[in-house]
Amino acid sequence: MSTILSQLPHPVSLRWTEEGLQLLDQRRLPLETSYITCRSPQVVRDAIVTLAVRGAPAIGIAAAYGLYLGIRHLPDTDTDGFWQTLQRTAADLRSARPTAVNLVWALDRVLLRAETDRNLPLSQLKTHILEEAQAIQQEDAALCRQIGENFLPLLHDGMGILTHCNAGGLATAAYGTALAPLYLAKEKGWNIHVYADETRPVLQGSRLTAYELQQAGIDVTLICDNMAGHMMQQGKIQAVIVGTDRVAANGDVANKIGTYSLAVLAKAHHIPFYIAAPTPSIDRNTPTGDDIPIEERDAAEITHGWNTATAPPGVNVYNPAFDVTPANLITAIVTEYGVIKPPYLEAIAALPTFKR
Ligand SMILES: CSC[C@@H](O)[C@@H](O)C(=O)COP(=O)(O)O
Repeated sequence: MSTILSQLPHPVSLRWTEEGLQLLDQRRLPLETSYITCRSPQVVRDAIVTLAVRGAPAIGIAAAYGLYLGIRHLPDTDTDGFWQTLQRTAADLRSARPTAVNLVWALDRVLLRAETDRNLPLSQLKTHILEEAQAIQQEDAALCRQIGENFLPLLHDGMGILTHCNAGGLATAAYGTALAPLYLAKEKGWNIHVYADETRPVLQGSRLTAYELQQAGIDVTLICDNMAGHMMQQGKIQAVIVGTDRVAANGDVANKIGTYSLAVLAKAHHIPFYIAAPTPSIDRNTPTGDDIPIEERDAAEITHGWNTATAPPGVNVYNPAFDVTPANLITAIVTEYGVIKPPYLEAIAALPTFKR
């Protein structure tokens, strides 16, 4: 697997410093580039809940560092206190958002490392916990790039690609998942035209995807979510590529609300519909999409986006943050190990075992 980490022009989503975990405050993009310094797991949790850091892989990486922040200043002599705090902090971080399985995957991986090194002195154990969080971050950048490479045979110069939400460098350690092939295509000199769905209600598509692609000099056109069908009918789109928060064992995929509608539209227009999925987003313990917990967010995201009232006071609102696309609408799922095609149950079961 490639480990080259290219410097993309947009600011990095997470960085570890001696002071603590610095998170790019994605709520302020594209107008302002500022970082939140997290010195405690509570601040990390709050950043996850309020979408300062978002995107399944980035949430997992942030939580892993959050776990370290919870124990780093504990006395090296209180073993019981250490283990109690570690478990309590993990439980607290785990509940920050329910849909992205990367969150529990990353926490479980750090806990497993701690358990494996249980007999070491606490000072050393703490260092190992930090190293595990750093490894998760570094591996994420490498596997995102590999996903991009694995996508390239499915794409060609000159095509139009529709994407939804933000599954780019901002949602990961680097490159992104759905956007990784676009960065690699650019490196090859291909001219790919990207259509970025605005992605109501929180506008990850316009605030983040359009921003990061524009920074990289990639040809991007912003459209409202309800324009996707029209663009397909006009023959502008030759493939849809989106990321995921969780892939069930049968290949059903949870992703940002609106993804399912795109898959139906793509099917109606005979356009391939691709999922970019790092294996930490694949949950073999969740049998089908029906078993994936779907986060419901505050009604104010819809009624008061950007502090302007856009609905009558007191109106009923329903705000699910994700939907599930059934496996039968998905042309292929591209992982760091390669491209998997239906039947997904068998293909997912046959993936190499990954740390969970
Ligand atoms: C590589 S990010 C994949 C998904 O997490 C992404 O597509 C998405 O839906 C993010 O939703 P968000 O609510 O912004 O965290």
